[in-house]
Amino acid sequence: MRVTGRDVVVGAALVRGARVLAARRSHPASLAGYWELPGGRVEPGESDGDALRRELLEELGCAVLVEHRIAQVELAPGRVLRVYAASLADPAGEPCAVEHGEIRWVPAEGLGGLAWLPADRELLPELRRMLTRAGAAGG
Ligand SMILES: Nc1nc2c([nH]c(=O)n2[C@H]2C[C@H](O)[C@@H](COP(=O)(O)OP(=O)(O)OP(=O)(O)O)O2)c(=O)[nH]1
Repeated sequence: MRVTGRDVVVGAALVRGARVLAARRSHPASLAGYWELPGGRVEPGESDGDALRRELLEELGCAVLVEHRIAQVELAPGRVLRVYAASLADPAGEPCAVEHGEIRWVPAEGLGGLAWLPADRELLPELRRMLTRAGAAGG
């Protein structure tokens, strides 16, 4: 089945050093308190990269460089979450929790301790591999 723009949510595995940025949702009530990767829905006519850059600017107040796709998981029939590796355009910049209750840089060993949204739990092995590689590369 073809997945149209309306059905795609993009998330960023925003990595700095050997940590990834996790964000705790504050809304809607049904999702509040759960951790996710920053991002959001792709609007009609937008590329995944455009959507991620827009969402992260809105949610974190900072510009990011979007890299390769690292995973895709199904959120519901016909609705997917695509996750891309990303980095801060300004490595010295500090993201702000503009829309989330809290944001946190999490190392590989800390990933399992957070209450992730269900779809994101499926991503944890890939996130761990990514952070382990980043650590081995001296990140
Ligand atoms: N951003 C994000 N959304 C996720 C993740 N995992 C997951 O199940 N979701 C779900 C939660 C929401 O139902 C949906 C994305 O909604 P959103 O509220 O972030 O999207 P948005 O900013 O475009 O907001 P809206 O226009 O729908 O209000 O995808 C994730 O890691 N990041």
